[in-house]
Amino acid sequence: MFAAVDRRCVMNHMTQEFTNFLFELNRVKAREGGRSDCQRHREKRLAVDNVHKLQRMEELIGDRRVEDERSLIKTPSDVQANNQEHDSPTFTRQIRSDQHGSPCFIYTLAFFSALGGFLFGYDTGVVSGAMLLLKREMNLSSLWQELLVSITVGAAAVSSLVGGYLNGLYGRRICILLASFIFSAGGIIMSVAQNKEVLLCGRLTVGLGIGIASMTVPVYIAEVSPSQLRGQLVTVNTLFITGGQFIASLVDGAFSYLPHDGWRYMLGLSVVPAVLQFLGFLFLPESPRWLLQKGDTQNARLVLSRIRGGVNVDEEYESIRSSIEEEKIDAGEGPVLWRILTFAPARRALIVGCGLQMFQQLSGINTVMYYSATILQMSGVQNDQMAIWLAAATAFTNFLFTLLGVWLVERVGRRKLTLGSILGTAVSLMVLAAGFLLSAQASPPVTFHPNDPSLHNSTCITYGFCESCMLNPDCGYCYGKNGTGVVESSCMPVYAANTEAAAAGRCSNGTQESAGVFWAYNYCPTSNSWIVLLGLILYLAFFAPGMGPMPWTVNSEIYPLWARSTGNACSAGVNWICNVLVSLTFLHVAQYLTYYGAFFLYSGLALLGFVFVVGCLPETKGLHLEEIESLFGRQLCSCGAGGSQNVHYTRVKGGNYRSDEDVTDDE
Ligand SMILES: O[C@H]1[C@H](O)[C@@H](O)[C@H](O)[C@@H](O)[C@H]1O
Repeated sequence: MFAAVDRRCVMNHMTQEFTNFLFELNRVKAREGGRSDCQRHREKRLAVDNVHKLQRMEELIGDRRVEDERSLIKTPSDVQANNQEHDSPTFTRQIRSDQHGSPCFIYTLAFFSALGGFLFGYDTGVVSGAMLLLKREMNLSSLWQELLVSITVGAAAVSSLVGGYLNGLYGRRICILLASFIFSAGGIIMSVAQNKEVLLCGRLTVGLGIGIASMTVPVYIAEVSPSQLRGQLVTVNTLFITGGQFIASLVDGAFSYLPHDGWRYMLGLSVVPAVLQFLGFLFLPESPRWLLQKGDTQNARLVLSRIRGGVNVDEEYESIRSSIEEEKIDAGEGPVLWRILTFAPARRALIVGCGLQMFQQLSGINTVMYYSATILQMSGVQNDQMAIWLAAATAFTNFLFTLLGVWLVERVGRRKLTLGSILGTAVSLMVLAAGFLLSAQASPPVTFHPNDPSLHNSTCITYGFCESCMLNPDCGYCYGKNGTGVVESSCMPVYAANTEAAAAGRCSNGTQESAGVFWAYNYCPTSNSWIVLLGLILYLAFFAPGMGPMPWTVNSEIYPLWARSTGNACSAGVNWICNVLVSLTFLHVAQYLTYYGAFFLYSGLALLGFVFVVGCLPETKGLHLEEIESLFGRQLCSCGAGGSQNVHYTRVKGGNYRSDEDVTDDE
């Protein structure tokens, strides 16, 4: 018995010594960015020596606990093996037994939080259907239509940045409550609006809510989730975004049959989930990590124990507490953004987070979604009602494949999922572009020139082919059919208030069906449309499980706590700004480069994104939030590099040990 006690004493002593050594090493590294090569080499050798010491100790003592301690010191191959281990049934069983009570409460928290994602999706998605009715009822010019659509995204960009500050100051819960209150107010304003100015106020208000929700909800879910469920639960938020977009398209379809005031229901229905979220969050707790950061230790422990089902949370609590203590040393002085920019690991995380959000939008998701109705029309769907329902099918496909992402994220990990997704997205964009290219090459000519004096000043009548005619937003193609061929086709100015008809002639309002002619606005009749349709389906299948959710998921986990709100605010801001940029420039890009040029461009940008992800995105699956920050201790663009022999240090009871690789900051 004494021998056993002795063994334990020796082991404890040596482990303590080793822990102290690593702790000191970490501090030296954090403080001295510019150590000499010689010093670094010495530290590396010391670290390796210690690993050997510990191995010998393990052999000598043969104590099972040594193995436990050793598992806290990882080489990259260990990290990899560890990731594979996570998939093994033994590991899963171990996780289950580590699992803190019933996860029911966690699912409730995730559900009420993700309603923020739902509202984000609903309010950005519903406007296209509402606009069809609004532009007739309020006689909206195209400038007003653009304003009503883009003011929401613009307001989201601004409020996501402000949201970072609010999050840090008042906490995640208050911000979610604020966002749902703003959503409700916006929904009410829109549904009772008597004129376009009030409507614009309503759209601006919901935009403010979207921005705050988009950056707060992933952070909140990540902070309350146990590490092995975190990826899945944060991805559920994106599932709710795409779910919101899908429900919005259904609501658009249903109320499109109500030409008078249908838009009020479409825009106003968002109040229901907003109020539900507000009521739910009155009873839900603050993030324990934020509470601890603010020094409210009692409540933090209480909340943590509550969300873990009342089991012992000492270890988790201690790990969060000690990481906050150490962060205070790391974080330095001054405004948070400045501290992020001057602290290499946080700066690297910010570059990765913003880069992912940027490439998500530059891959053209919202253009493809927005353009899906037209793509479907090109494939032969001429009926407008039908096009609305088919757009709902597109939104459903996006939702369905996001569900695949929820299933895959903890199985294959964030890195592989993002890599496969962005590569597939780039290839699908090429297929889309090739479809448009072939359609442009087979573009039917203009064969009929109506002799209407009112058309003499119009540029539309100067075009010789459908392709050039449809690229001008003021013109459309009016044609008749002979079997599968196009006959008697003309390029006509579009009716200003309603792009579904020409301003004059055979394709003007109400005359199309009786005259046996068809009006193609924004597209050309083509037999290559199936390639475009194939590209669209492939695009959604690849984009939705990875590039859709992963930028949000990864951002919620890569920043140290002190930088989390600001980091997420900046990356969400980048997402919204790029969203505005891509949507506003798409028509101009298409005019200069044609549609196939635009999609080839997005494909090139997605390939660039692939290179970025290969080099810079580390795997975060299965790691605790406090461990993830250590992944950014080494040079950026080496995250994907394997085969290095360097040692990774992870937290050992209070020590925040970073990678032993070079910590110079030359991204
Ligand atoms: O992750 C989401 C999702 O992919 C949506 O479908 C898209 O509209 C958003 O812009 C994006 O941030």
